[in-house]
Amino acid sequence: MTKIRVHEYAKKVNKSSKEVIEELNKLNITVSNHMSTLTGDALSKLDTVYNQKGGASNQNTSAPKQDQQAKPASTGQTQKVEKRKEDRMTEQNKTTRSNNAPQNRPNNASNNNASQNRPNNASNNNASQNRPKPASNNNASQNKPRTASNNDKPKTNQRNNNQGNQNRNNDSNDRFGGNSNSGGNRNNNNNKGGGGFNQRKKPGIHGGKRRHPKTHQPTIPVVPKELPEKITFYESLSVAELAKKLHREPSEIIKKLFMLGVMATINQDLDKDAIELICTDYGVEVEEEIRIDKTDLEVYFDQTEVVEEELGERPPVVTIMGHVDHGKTTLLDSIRNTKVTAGEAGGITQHIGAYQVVENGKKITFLDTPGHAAFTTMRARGAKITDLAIIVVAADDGVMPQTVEAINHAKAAEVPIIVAVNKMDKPTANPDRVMQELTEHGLVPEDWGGDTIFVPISALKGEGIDTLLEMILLVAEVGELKANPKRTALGTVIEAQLDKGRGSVATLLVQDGTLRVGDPIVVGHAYGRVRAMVNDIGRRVKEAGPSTPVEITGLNDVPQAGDRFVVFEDEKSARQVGESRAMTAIQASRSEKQRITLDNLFEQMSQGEVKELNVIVKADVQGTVEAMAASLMKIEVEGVNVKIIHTGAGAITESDISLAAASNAIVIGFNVRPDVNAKRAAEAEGVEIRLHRVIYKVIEEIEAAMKGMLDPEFEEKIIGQAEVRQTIKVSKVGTIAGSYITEGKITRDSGLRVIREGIVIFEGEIDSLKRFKDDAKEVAKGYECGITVKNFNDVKEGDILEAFIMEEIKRA
Ligand SMILES: Nc1nc2c(ncn2[C@@H]2O[C@H](COP(=O)(O)OP(=O)(O)OP(=O)(O)O)[C@@H](O)[C@H]2O)c(=O)[nH]1
Repeated sequence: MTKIRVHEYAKKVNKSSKEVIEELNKLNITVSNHMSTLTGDALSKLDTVYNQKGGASNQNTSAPKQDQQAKPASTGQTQKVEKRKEDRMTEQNKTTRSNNAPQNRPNNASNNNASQNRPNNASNNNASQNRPKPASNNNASQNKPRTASNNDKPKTNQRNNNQGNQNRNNDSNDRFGGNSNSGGNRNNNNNKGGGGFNQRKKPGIHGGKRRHPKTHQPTIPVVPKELPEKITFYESLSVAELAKKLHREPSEIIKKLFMLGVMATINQDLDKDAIELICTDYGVEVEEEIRIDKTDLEVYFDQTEVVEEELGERPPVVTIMGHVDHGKTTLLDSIRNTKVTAGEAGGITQHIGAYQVVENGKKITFLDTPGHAAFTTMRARGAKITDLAIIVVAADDGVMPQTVEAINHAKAAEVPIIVAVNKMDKPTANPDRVMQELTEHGLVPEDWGGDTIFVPISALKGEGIDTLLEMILLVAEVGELKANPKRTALGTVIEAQLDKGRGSVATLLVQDGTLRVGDPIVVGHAYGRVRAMVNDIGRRVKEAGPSTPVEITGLNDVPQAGDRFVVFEDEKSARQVGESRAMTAIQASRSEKQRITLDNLFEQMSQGEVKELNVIVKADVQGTVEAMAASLMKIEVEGVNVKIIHTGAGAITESDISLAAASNAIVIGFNVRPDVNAKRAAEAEGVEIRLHRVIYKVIEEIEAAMKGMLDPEFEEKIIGQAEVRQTIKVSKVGTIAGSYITEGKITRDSGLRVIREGIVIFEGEIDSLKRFKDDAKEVAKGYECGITVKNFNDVKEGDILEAFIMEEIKRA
């Protein structure tokens, strides 16, 4: 039996619920309210009452008619209106879920009614009130828009529609059994999807949302990421960067640092030590990255990959050095003329700074600049291009100061030496004496049990030249000089100048690889493409292999002797590197290398940059030089030795400075002064000159510097210089030096040195300083004055008076 509620029945019979309840009471059927359900018995009783009264049945009979008439009207007339209603319904569903129940349930009831009693399709009237009903009737056509709206608002609509669908399915199953499978299936499909949602969203929209974070948090436990095995860094890392690399929170790193005694903030840069401390604590390996500076041409020299199978023998590069007039130029010309011009008849001799000769089928490259100026210039700029040095000593003159300098230059550059004993044609030639003297400088002839090759020659007559060349080849062979002609070229500038017609012209010595016309090239801070190449005999060439000197054009600027050159793969990179080098050229050259001074010696020692203190000792007499050298050698300070690279008697010269610059040495002058050129060179090169008058003070000072205990308070500053032009002897007063101030100024309270021919003969104080007859506080450059020196009366015309003060210096 089907059931129907009181209010539904009331409607059916066109009565109020109250009337129906009253009628029921009359029939002794108790109902509590209009929602009470009427069972079969009560229904039939009621039907009897109202049928008798001509209510429900009459309506029922008329209903189908109305319905039949109305139906086409309603479907045909306004489907739109239907749809709007439907939408409104959906809206209602959205807002309250509870509303659905009473709305849907009556539908079921009415549907059931419908199935029982066809005319009760009048309940389609209900449809106008209760949307789902007609919707279920027109499943196929009306489901679609609804599905669309589902998609629009999946959360709410699907849930509501599911209920609708479920109801509808029930309806259709009840009504059509298995016949409406297709429609049922479709709905079931919907149900499946919706069911999923329903299950998840059971507590409601908000409930669902609220539950979200609750369920998320516990399901994703904070498991720290695994530590990396190794991290790398460049220079430093901030705490945040380090944390990221270690896959840890910055706060954790900060905590760790704190425990290790380092207070840090998240953006603070950590130094190498701190980074290592943290990484060690985590057990992570750490490595500092070394980035290659593309613009540093030296890098390309150091990085040269050695491809053994591509290596080939290369000619030795030879420099000729020696004392003035001992025959260097004559020897270079002699070799060149006999070997070059003879072989290349008609060849125009061209001086490009270097040339090549062939001896026994093997090439030798000679640097065409006699003397060690060029040699040291290049070495000072870090370019090592010479494989072998020939020291020319005139057999009739013997070892001279510049011979010794040359030897020391070669030794400092660790280059093998061959001694050419020249002018053997001269009757006064005494080669034994030369050998003897050279032994004292560590060059012992093979005949005497040493390992230095001595070759007697006459450069003028061309005698012994072949032997000399053979010996060069022999020494070169021992040195196993190799290069790879297949790689791109790199090397050094021998000389360069600006030519009016050709622009920048540079002689390059290819040290490795092969240089070709058209190569993009960076030379020092200049760059360009090799436009044209000319060899040492003036011939145009297309390529130049290892140890070949060539003159090139095509650079945008003039490089300097000793500059490096490197060929690049493409012009763009060459330009980039060249331009960036040009920009930093001046700065770089100034701050390139910190020269050693007694002030920074200890610092450089502590940083491991210096293991030896190279010293050049110059003194007034040879005896003092030796004594000083011996005392300096005796200094014993842990971790560093004194290495005397050159000694000599006499004033400090430019050559001493260039040797010091090339060898990162300091110059100690004992009772001697640097000459003008040496002073200028020392300033330009940043070479330190220490001048002293007492041996033990020199030793003390150097020892203190090595121990990092150099008295930092005062430094001597020379404030001026005067030349003694006239001397006047006055009894009781002593000798007055009528002087002219040539440099700076002389003050009354300054210290004074008397220098005669570059040698300090007295150091003391000024007794009186007068302009005409008046005492003067100071006398400036360009003025004359009378000076008397305390406790010294032996001033002579031509002496130099040097004024100095002790100035407090600030140390970094
Ligand atoms: N008798 C003789 N004279 C020579 C010989 N070699 C050079 N001379 C002469 O010595 C003088 C100096 O020779 P140079 O070749 O100019 O000497 P240098 O070493 O180049 O001299 P600087 O360039 O001034 O350093 C010249 O007059 C040469 O002719 C030689 O083997 N025998």
